[in-house]
Amino acid sequence: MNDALDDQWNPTDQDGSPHEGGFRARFDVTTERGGPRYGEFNEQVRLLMDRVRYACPTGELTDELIADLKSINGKLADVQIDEWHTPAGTRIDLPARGNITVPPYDVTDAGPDGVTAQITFRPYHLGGNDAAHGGQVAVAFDDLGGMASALKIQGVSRTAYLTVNYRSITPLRTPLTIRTWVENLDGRKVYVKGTLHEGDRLCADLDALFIRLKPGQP
Ligand SMILES: CCCCCCCCCCCCCC(=O)SCCNC(=O)CCNC(=O)[C@H](O)C(C)(C)COP(=O)(O)OP(=O)(O)OC[C@H]1O[C@@H](n2cnc3c(N)ncnc32)[C@H](O)[C@@H]1OP(=O)(O)O
Repeated sequence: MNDALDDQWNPTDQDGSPHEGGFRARFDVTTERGGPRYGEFNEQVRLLMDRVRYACPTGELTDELIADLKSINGKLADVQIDEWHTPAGTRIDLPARGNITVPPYDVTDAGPDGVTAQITFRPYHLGGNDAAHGGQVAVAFDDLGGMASALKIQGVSRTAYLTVNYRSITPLRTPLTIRTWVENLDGRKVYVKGTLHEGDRLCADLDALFIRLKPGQP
């Protein structure tokens, strides 16, 4: 990534909060940033990606879409902020905390014993033949495995390995149940398991290791 882009994506944090591990000690979750319609905005972005994934525009329409998207990107360029204050990732009232890069999930139960969520892979998560991309399943497991780890250790950890076994097809556009929990703790090592089901059918399972970060560790 070039320096200009790096500045754009990772501006200096706003209030100089100390860091715990590579993360800020104060992580301000919110239900307000981005305004009351931020969830609707997220949904429109997801719908855009769905539509783009399956679109075959004419050359003329592509020209028109580029102009429209340049206009939208111009508006968003004026409101860039550091990662700790974006609604994307901190809006705990929205699917996947408002993070549009993560397949949208709604947490139904979360605590030290694990996390349960309903997740729906969108059309833009297509891998092939109407099934979810394996990497997108791994993204979901990483995020919710990280959440199970955080809730268990009440601290910050990073993924050391993440093994996904794809047991059967993961459908798109279908509410699925995803569960993650800490199976074992060994010092800084947090062993996490997970499952992804459509009804009773196991789509995938997870075997992961998260490592608790030391103070100041990047
Ligand atoms: C609403 C708000 C809720 C908030 C929820 C937030 C959820 C957000 C969720 C987002 C989630 C997103 C999450 C993400 O996406 S995190 C992003 C993806 N992960 C990374 O980028 C991590 C990159 N790697 C590292 O930084 C380091 O390697 C780490 C930190 C992992 C360990 O380096 P460190 O120098 O610190 O530790 P160590 O090397 O002394 O090792 C320590 C121990 O671990 C054992 N070991 C290490 N690696 C492996 C391995 N591969 N297999 C087996 N064992 C391994 C090692 O043998 C040793 O064991 P022992 O000798 O002690 O027995």
